[in-house]
Amino acid sequence: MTNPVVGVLALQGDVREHLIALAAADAVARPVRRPEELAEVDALVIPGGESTTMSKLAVLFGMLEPLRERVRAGMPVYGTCAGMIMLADKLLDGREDQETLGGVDMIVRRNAFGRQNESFEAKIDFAGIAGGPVEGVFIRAPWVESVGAAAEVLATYDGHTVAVRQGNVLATSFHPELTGDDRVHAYFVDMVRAGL
Ligand SMILES: NC(=O)CC[C@H](N)C(=O)O
Repeated sequence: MTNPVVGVLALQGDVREHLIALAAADAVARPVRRPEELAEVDALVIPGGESTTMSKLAVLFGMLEPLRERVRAGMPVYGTCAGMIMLADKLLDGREDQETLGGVDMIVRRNAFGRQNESFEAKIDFAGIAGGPVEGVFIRAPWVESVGAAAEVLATYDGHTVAVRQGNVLATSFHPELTGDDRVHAYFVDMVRAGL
């Protein structure tokens, strides 16, 4: 089977690191900024960065509705940190005019860990990923305050949910693209392959 084409939303955030991790996980990785580019990918990663800026740029670039439509239509999506925020059906501590795409029946609290600790690393046991815990890099990270029945919790840290999956949508509070450990990207690429 040919390698799936996985885009990285390149409005803002750590795009390059995801492109590298996806290529290491045997995907054809490319940046996505415009609706025409979105139409050509099998799946999408939404990187970390600043979700308020990402939301503003998505509106400005005419990407908000095309993104919502693809997510609704079942395109596999993986959001890290700010990307997790973008995939939340409901947001706490967001900016008033901040838009999300939705996709996971969860309530995400923005900057939740950030209030306690700006940035830290921790070993995270991740359901469905073999070979021991993954290294989680948390940077002003959100956590998942609660999930609906359709969403599955894949990892917790300090009693807080930090990885969830609902159907084709995966979200983590932390940044696996910054660690050189590509297992979470490989997990996502397997999800994409399973749906093709
Ligand atoms: N590392 C990150 O992606 C930080 C997320 C950021 N705190 C936000 O609200 O978007």
